[in-house]
Amino acid sequence: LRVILQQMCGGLAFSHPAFSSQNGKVAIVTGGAKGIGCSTAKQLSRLGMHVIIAGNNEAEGNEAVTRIQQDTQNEKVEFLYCDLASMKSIRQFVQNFTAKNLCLHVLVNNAGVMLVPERKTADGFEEHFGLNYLGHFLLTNLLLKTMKKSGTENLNARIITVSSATHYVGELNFDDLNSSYCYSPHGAYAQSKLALVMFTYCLQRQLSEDGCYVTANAVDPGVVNTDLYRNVCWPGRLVKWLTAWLFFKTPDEGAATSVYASVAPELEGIGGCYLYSGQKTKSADVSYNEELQRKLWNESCKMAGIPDSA
Ligand SMILES: NC(=O)c1ccc[n+]([C@@H]2O[C@H](COP(=O)([O-])OP(=O)(O)OC[C@H]3O[C@@H](n4cnc5c(N)ncnc54)[C@H](O)[C@@H]3O)[C@@H](O)[C@H]2O)c1
Repeated sequence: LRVILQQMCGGLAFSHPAFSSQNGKVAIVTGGAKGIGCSTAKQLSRLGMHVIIAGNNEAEGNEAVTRIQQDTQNEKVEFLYCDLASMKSIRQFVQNFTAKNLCLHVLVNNAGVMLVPERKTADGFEEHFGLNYLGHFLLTNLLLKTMKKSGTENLNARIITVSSATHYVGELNFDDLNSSYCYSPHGAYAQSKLALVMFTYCLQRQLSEDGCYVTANAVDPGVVNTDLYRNVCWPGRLVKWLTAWLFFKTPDEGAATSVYASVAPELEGIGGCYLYSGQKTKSADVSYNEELQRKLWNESCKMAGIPDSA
């Protein structure tokens, strides 16, 4: 009944096809201890991948590891601390991961916060911008070297970045990326999700120009029943509580497009797409503006303290 009603309302519940074993591959899933990230980690683990959950809550992360190991009978699941709201922590995470001497075939930039009150990351950036976007910008750039070594002509390494339909109403405010003059939680979340799409396109162009065997795609999971909505106003939470069973996807359904982007054979070597319900979809017009993409990349390099490659 739920699936039929969802389809009548246009909310297509996408389920990816069965994939062959991915044994021997290594994946990192940020925010993989809960919600969509946990389901993504579980589904990749079920396919035989070695999955590293990157998160900022050790207890939750370890619980997720145990649960996933039991559910999937795959022992190669581990938690590694990474607070995406701290550049020091991100750098430490990359050092710890690199010390393991593993390849990296799949990076799922999934962690995020939504509608948080005005707050700053450890480095003084507005939290949506600093954590959702800039944290993943730095993490991806620091992991690129390993991913370039891991991808091959027939088996590209894949970067999957979780955006949201909210990006369609997002605006990049270059005069105030940190929303310090006028803070709107909705505006800040939408800006961070638009920035992630533009980052994906800019990164894909650079990877193609450099002839690297790494691809970058953005995904939209749809509307999914998770804790992400904890900061929504109480009437909104009440409506969600009453209707989620019908209109919201389950975390497993929400993870389907991330998993599809991570392993689907038909996406081999293909990057620069925005995927929704397993389909290539047009993102916001502004997201294709290469000049703005480059401007965002240049600013982000300065903010994250890394050399500019664009
Ligand atoms: N739920 C939805 O309807 C929906 C819709 C569109 C997009 N998304 C996106 O999906 C992604 C996953 O969200 P979710 O719905 O599973 O929410 P969730 O709140 O259940 O999970 C968010 C994850 O991010 C992690 N996280 C938060 N702050 C962190 C930090 N400082 N460092 C490291 N990890 C941190 C959390 O621990 C958690 O594991 C987010 O990027 C979100 O914007 C969700």
